[in-house]
Amino acid sequence: MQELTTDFRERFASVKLPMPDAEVYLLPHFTPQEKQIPLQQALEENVAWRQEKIRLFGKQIDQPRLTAWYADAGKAYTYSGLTWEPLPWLPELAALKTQLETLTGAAFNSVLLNLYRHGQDSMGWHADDEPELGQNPVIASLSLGQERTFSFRHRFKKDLKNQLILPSGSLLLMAGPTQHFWHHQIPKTTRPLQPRINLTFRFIE
Ligand SMILES: O=C(O)CCC(=O)C(=O)O
Ligand SMILES: [Fe+2]
Repeated sequence: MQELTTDFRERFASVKLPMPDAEVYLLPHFTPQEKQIPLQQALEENVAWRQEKIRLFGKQIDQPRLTAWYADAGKAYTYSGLTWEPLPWLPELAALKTQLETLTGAAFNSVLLNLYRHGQDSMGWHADDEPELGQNPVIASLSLGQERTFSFRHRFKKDLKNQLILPSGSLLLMAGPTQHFWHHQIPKTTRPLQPRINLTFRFIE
């Protein structure tokens, strides 16, 4: 089972979000300001971005964002009935993985990247609860570029909600029972927005 260390929990108690049935931390300044733009540019250029399709009402349509998946060799990942072979770690991604492991005490062996090109790119309500992520996954989610709204809603207590702004350089950590009890999304907006890259580091069993 994956867990944050006691050391991490004590150090970051002040940025733990007051959500029941959840363990969520928002570290606003994980990537320092001067590194954000070079890192974002390197990722925009070097990541093998793909336009995946989703099935909606029996039709194949473009996913409203670009994605890529990097992981340790042999960690195949299955979704929508398809199995994806991971790409080998880019140096920038390997460095972030090590930084996150040192910070949290959790291990990561894969990263899913999302590129939201503008305000009409989005991610619908879901939990990161695929069986290969294990019981209580630690998900480390780094944001670069345009700040976007991130919404939570409780899966069973329908009046419980939370909305955050994820600024460039921020790290959102979800652990403990969060995925059992909460869904999250990145909503669309009609405001004209610049691109945003999100990286979610995970451990696949
Ligand atoms: O872009 C984000 O901040 C959310 C990404 C996400 O929820 C996911 O990749 O599972
Ligand atoms: Fe997610």
